[in-house]
Amino acid sequence: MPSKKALIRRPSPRLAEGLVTHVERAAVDVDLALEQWEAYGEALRANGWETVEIDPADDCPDSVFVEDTVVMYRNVALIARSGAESRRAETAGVEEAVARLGCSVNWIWEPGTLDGGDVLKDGDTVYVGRGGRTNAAGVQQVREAFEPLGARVVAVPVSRVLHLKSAVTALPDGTVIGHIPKVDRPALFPRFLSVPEEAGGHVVLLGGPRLLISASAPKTTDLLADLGYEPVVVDISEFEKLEGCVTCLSVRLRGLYA
Ligand SMILES: NC(=O)NCCC[C@H](N)C(=O)O
Repeated sequence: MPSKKALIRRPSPRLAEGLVTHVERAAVDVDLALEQWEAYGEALRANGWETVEIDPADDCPDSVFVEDTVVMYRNVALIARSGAESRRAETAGVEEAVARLGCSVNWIWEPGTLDGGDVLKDGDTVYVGRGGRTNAAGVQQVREAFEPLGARVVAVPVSRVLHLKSAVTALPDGTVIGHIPKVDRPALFPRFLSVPEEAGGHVVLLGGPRLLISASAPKTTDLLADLGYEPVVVDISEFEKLEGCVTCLSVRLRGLYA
């Protein structure tokens, strides 16, 4: 049986010091963030995902945003090398965790930079955002790592938001969704559906018609329900103040056999 495991990482007590790039800094309530993180993990578990906690990295304010540290393709874990130097120490614990789970481990090397939030997979299509955190060498290294395994890597310019997945994600049928003002080149995607809110562009596929979505996208939630999906809503307001999205708080491992 393919695994349904999801990596998560407990927020650092220094969460409020996390990076902000495209938004104004707003005070983060760390206790509320912890409650929201617990509820996020519970939503994954309630939908059939076994959550695996990576050892916390208390000195790294952004360590809860585990999606940025590693990209999975089949059984290969590609360890990222963030374009933000302050985030690079996060990967050590992640590397240990994925190796323990039996993944093959590969790495983005200098001069490449890559944040996992810039990688959107739809089947064997791997979109890679070239933006503030991921450079051209990083994109090329994703090609080298995954194309021999059967992936088709599509490079996508990203200038309006932090990561590619801050702009777009994909529905189970491959339709890419995003809030148009935040998407550089919607025409790059074969099927694109515009959604009414920025946070509505972010969904995590939970299995079948179920989609994890932020409470800050109520109109998109209604739109997706009207299209026959089953939205599972979580409040992640404290992480959104730091430019986090529903995708960034977990990494799903689907290519492993357990
Ligand atoms: N994949 C994501 O959406 N990651 C969010 C990272 C937010 C963090 N404050 C950062 O700037 O790196």
